Amino acid sequence: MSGIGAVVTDIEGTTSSIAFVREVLFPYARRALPGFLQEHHDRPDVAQWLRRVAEETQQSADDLDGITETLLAWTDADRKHTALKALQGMIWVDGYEKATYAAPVYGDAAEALRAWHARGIPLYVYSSGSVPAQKLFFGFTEHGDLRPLFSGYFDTETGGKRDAASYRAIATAIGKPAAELLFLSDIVEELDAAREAGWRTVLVDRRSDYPEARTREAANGHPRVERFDQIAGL
Ligand SMILES: CSCCC(=O)C(=O)COP(=O)(O)O
Ligand SMILES: [Mg+2]
Repeated sequence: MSGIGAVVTDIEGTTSSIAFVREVLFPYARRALPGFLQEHHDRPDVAQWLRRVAEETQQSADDLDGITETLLAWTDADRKHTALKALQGMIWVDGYEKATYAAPVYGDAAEALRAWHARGIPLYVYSSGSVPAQKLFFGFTEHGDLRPLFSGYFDTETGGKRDAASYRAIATAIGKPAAELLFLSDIVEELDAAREAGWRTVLVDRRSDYPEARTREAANGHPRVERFDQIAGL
């Protein structure tokens, strides 16, 4: 960890299991989406995203059923579209507040994040999940409220996670040289983009999420760990 000025972490497959996102959060949002849109489509924060979907898919903004179908299809395809992510985040509030689920942050991740924070290393999140969804996620974890550990959050409003320009924009927002920033992710293409922007990178390759360890070649030159406590020695 020498020379690291800030750590930026992904969520799904890095701090928490892929299964939680795909088998708990996504189905919950999918089930609730039609009713949520029927009830709240006039709310300005909802309507702005429905307009965005209508424009991009050349549907009428009044065709709520059509837009709902599009969003359900995007859910099934795991599209990381900013509008879908914003709406999912609004729906998940209920599930967290009613304790239907809590974010199962990996114990080694919670411990390392706490230790880095205690050492004064600023921590950030960069996830496809919307910033409000990220705050919910870290606010309601099985290890308590981890939000005090984080200095900031970034989502796809900053740009796509496989696009080097996003990491340049995040470095500017954080205000540290790219070479001092460390990005943690389970997705090699995201790490490639961060490295292209001059960042340091670590591939988090957890056996519970990826039963087959990524080969050196598949890791594409990124240092590889299976748990956060192995990052300290890098
Ligand atoms: C904020 S929790 C929901 C995560 C999510 O919606 C998602 O698509 C996962 O993306 P990530 O960039 O964290 O792998
Ligand atoms: Mg991920």
